[in-house]
Amino acid sequence: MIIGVPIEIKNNENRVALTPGGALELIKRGHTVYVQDNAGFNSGFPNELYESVGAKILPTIEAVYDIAEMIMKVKEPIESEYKLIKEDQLLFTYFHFASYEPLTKAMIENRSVCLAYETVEKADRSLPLLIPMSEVAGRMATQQGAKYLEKPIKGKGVLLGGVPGVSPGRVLVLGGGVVGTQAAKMAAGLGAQVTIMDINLDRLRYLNDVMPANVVTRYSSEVNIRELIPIMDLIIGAVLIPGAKAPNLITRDMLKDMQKGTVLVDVAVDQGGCIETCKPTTHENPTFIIDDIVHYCVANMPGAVPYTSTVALTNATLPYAIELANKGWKKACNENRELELGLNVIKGDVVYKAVAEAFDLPYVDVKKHLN
Ligand SMILES: NC(=O)C1=CN([C@@H]2O[C@H](COP(=O)(O)OP(=O)(O)OC[C@H]3O[C@@H](n4cnc5c(N)ncnc54)[C@H](O)[C@@H]3O)[C@@H](O)[C@H]2O)C=CC1
Ligand SMILES: CC(=O)C(=O)O
Ligand SMILES: [Mg+2]
Repeated sequence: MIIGVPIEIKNNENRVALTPGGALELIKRGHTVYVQDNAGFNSGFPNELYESVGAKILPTIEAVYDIAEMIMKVKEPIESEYKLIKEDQLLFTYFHFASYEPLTKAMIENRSVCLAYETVEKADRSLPLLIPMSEVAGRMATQQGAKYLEKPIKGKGVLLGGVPGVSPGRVLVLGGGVVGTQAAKMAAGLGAQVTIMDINLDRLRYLNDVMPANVVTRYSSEVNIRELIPIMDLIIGAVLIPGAKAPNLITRDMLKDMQKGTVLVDVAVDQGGCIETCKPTTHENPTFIIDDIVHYCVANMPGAVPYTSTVALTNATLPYAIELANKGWKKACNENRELELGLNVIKGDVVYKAVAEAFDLPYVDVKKHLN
């Protein structure tokens, strides 16, 4: 198969979809890998490293889209890329369709095959291609939250760990999955008082067992959220309903119950956010303030630490990319249910229910395209 790796053009997106090591594994299996000029540079992988394993460098993004049967990307295509995508081309990347209708409509219109990293799902319901970036974003959420609590950047002026004689900061984590667990671990490590909320009691039981004593668990409900927000310094949004728009757990009216300078980090922003007042921001302008509450809503947090993130992402995507390249998407998805669940849009049909429901679009059973 011919595989194309374009440069990421979203704001401050420094990751690339494939390391030179990943390219080598595909090339060894008889595939051809084209990489756009300098696509890996910001992740620490210059062109020469790709060339040394047999990948070919192409000068422009147009050339990559033009030649490739499978495009491997990190972030969803942005508007300037829509016109480059061809009918029947396989796109293997994050899409987060339910949060952005124009992207969904564009991918329906261009009749491509969209296999979304974030909905590839194992039998145990885990999301193997989301996990590594959630691990990064969860750890970063606490780091960013701690930074924006500083007064010069309009935060409350609280040091999360406190000092002897002064209470530590308080952190509320909404959602105890991968992002939430990593965020809580980092906050607990700094010495903060942490509360994790989830609606999955088994998950809360597990977290209760493994977390240190400065982390407590609470069932996630409106009443419990309203009770806790007035005393929190940092609130981290980390809920997910796979493929769907995130539920709004923090509503606009709740902001008035928070203390001035409280920091909200909505990691779930890429699925539409779980804080009503959040809208996507960029690494260039990561925060905005509403009612004296600091909002951080960067939709590609791992893009700021590309050395770590690119390697972690390729580690997870490579086995699936090899399967897709070896068998073609149809056979690979027929034989591997995990990959089948990644299919969101195929040749004009929405085949992922939560995406169809998000925009009231017709849902088509994926089997129509697999048999
Ligand atoms: N902004 C960014 O750069 C990044 C964003 N993300 C996003 O972070 C979000 C979380 O991802 P993961 O932790 O991997 O998901 P996950 O599936 O591991 O965890 C989500 C948790 O939310 C819980 N949940 C669902 N409804 C809830 C509710 N009403 N109240 C409390 N908890 C609830 C689930 O039970 C689950 O434990 C996703 O939207 C993901 O796309 C991930 C990586 C980077
Ligand atoms: C998961 C995701 O949205 C990201 O890594 O940017
Ligand atoms: Mg994202």
